[in-house]
Amino acid sequence: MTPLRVAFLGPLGSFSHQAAAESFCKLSAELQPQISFPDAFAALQNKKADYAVIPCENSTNGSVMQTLDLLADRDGLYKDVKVCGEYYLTVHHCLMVHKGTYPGGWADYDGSITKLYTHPQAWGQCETFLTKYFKGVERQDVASTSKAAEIVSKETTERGAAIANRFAAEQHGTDVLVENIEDRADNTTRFLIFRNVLDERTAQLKFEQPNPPTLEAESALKTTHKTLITFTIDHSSPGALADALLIFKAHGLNLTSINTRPSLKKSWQYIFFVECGRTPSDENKEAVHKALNDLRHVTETCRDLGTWKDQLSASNA
Ligand SMILES: O=C(O)C(=O)C[C@]1(C(=O)O)C=C[C@@H](O)C=C1
Repeated sequence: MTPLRVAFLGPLGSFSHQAAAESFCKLSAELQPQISFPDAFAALQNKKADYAVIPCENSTNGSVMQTLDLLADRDGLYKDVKVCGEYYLTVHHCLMVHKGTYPGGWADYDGSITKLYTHPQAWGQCETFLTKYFKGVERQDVASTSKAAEIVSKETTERGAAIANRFAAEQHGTDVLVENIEDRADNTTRFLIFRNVLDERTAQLKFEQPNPPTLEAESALKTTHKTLITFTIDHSSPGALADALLIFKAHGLNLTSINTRPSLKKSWQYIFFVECGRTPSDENKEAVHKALNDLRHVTETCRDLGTWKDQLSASNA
């Protein structure tokens, strides 16, 4: 059998690369770095990849807006792409510079860095460190943390530094000045694993995180299955959102997160992203299907974005 093709945000050494490598470590997989999240989604929709591993939220800095916008799929580009799994990665950031810039390391640092590079999600995860040592220093958003490492590795004139994964330093040959600069030691990013629902080959595979994280508070829980649904409502109708949310309750679906993004059809109107969970049983096996049918009566648009095994509850089942 040819190896599974797994798309992720590159270049090599990104956190997405680490998440893809770890979540597919038990399977024969060819990892395919992509320039952007839309490229990874397009590869999946066009069946050039079997799976895509994409970050969706971080425990310190919240939701990844770029991913929500992809899931909103306002132009109908990714209609066959759905979630089939999730993966939790503990994220440790490093401050890194062009090789040989500070031979004595951080102890030798003289305050000469003039520009910082990283993925927009990383700033908010390292704010305490950055405020303490780099207040007022220019920040440049780049496509990924590993792209930031690549940029400083090639730099000749500027004194730039990247915030990136330790693996990016190895991959791109930069010097790590400081490790673990994240605000919180438990800084974790949740990745969603996507597949193309028309792809027969990936239909049977079930995702199990190799070393799932444990949460004491959840130890009593059995494995739940999570479902992601997006919908839009008539904003002029009082109670339209309440009516939609009551449907989840009526079918025993426990809401685990709600996000919104602008609809881009009309200002101040939104696309809602609702994640809900249920412990599968004989009584509730049709719950998602029934809830979707009911939602179609009270929403303007409504889309099922997939069901998968909740890895937090799986680790305690
Ligand atoms: O830039 C990377 O290395 C990524 O894989 C993206 C990403 C993200 O978008 O959340 C992944 C994990 C970290 O939270 C920071 C950046």
